[in-house]
Amino acid sequence: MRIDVVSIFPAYLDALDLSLAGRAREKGLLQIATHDLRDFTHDRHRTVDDTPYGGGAGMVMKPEPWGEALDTVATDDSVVVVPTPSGTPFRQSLAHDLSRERHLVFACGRYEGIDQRVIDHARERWRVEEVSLGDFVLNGGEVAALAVIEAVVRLVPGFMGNPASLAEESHGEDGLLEYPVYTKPATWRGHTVPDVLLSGHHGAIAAWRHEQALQRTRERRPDLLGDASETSS
Ligand SMILES: NCc1ccc(-c2ccccc2)nc1
Repeated sequence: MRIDVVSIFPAYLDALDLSLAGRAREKGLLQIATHDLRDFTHDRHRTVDDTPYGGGAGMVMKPEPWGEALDTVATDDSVVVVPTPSGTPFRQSLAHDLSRERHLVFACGRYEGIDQRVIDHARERWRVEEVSLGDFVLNGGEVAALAVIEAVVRLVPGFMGNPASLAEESHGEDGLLEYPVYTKPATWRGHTVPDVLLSGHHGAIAAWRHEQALQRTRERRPDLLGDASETSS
């Protein structure tokens, strides 16, 4: 298996040299490489973020550097793993699934997240897994990536000294997932920003964001919506 991690803090992943992954690398079962997202910028300040369309606090990660980074690092059979608070809950079943893949690319976001079009565009080209490790928000995806990598690498066939030890293994604001975020440019690789976010109508923007958060939560975390939604309709 090969793992590539893209981050504005690649040194965060140095911990992998010390951990289980370090041993897998020695045994030749695993190649791991980290990449600095700023290496895929072209301005003097190596800018990776900008203000959110539609307003709101914080900054959003620009699409262009991510587009170039994934173009460079991912190949046809890659799985792109995006740690995010609005992802589907990361379960051991997914760890097992990913441990059988040839190539994982971790996209570690920071700030308020990555421009939604990066994810949308990636889904047109690769399998994408947006994963949450639980209902808490970190300052970025790196720590979560370390956790997911650890959960996956330890399941790689031939990695654990005693495979038998694997056999006995056991298991936002209005309480909704976050809405999709966007920043400049207004059109990127044919992907546009929802008009409402460009309208300046704050009421309509707030309503749209709430609806998006509701729709996303219904799709990914019905458990967050209380009993009504859990019964199959
Ligand atoms: N569920 C764990 C988790 C994963 C990722 C993030 C995160 C925070 C800020 C920016 C990008 C990702 N936070 C928590």
